[in-house]
Amino acid sequence: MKGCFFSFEGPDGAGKTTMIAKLETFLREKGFAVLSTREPGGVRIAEAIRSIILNPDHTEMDGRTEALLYAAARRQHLLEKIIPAVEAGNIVLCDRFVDSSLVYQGFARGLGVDEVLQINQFAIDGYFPSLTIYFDIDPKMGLERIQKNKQREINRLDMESLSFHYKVREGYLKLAERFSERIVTIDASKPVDEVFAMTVTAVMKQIEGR
Ligand SMILES: Nc1ncnc2c1ncn2[C@@H]1O[C@H](COP(=O)(O)OP(=O)(O)OP(=O)(O)O)[C@@H](O)[C@H]1O
Ligand SMILES: Cc1cn([C@H]2C[C@H](O)[C@@H](COP(=O)(O)O)O2)c(=O)[nH]c1=O
Repeated sequence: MKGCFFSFEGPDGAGKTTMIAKLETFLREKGFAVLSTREPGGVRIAEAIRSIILNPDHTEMDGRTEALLYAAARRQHLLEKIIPAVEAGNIVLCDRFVDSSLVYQGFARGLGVDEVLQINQFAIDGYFPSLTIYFDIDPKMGLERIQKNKQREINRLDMESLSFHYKVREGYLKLAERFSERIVTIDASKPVDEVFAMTVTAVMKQIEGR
């Protein structure tokens, strides 16, 4: 049986990584084959692009350069890892995908959501996740969570102003309305167990309805 492809989105520190790890364990215990991965990255070339994009020293990077690099990393990741895993019957859980580009580069950087969607269509050729969970959180709370977690690297995007991060949230809320058939919004300010229970409900509904 063919697998499926789910993405997880939200402002920095919303809890995507935490939820994906818990979901992977939960789904494996239910007998599903699961592959967790992330963007930008997931494969060798895309991880190399990640280190260029997120390097805190690369302060001169142009917004369009940034958008093109994310899209290039996405194409390699999709072809090399995501599509083969779905074809092999895995449930693929991806930490960020195209919506991150639409929101961070298209909306918050001001490049235009439709313009960024266009360059990403070239990269993904219509291959969207069947379900996207958007973890909604006040960005200030997300950034505070990151600051508490001493193991987490501080990258170039984390160094953006608080107003940039608020634009990110505004962008996600608009996107969730625009793509309401694909994006499910979950209140990520709640305790871990509550957020996880809501995530499981949304994911199982999609898996059972395949
Ligand atoms: N619901 C929650 N309540 C309180 N703390 C949480 C919750 N979810 C995650 N955390 C903590 O917040 C921090 C950030 O979580 P996590 O790394 O999962 O977020 P993220 O969305 O993947 O962040 P980033 O986008 O920066 O990679 C971690 O220290 C994690 O333990
Ligand atoms: C895929 C993607 C990501 N970003 C931003 C979002 C985050 O600030 C970083 C990635 O860091 P994380 O700790 O792995 O979440 O990159 C973006 O701006 N555009 C994208 O397409």
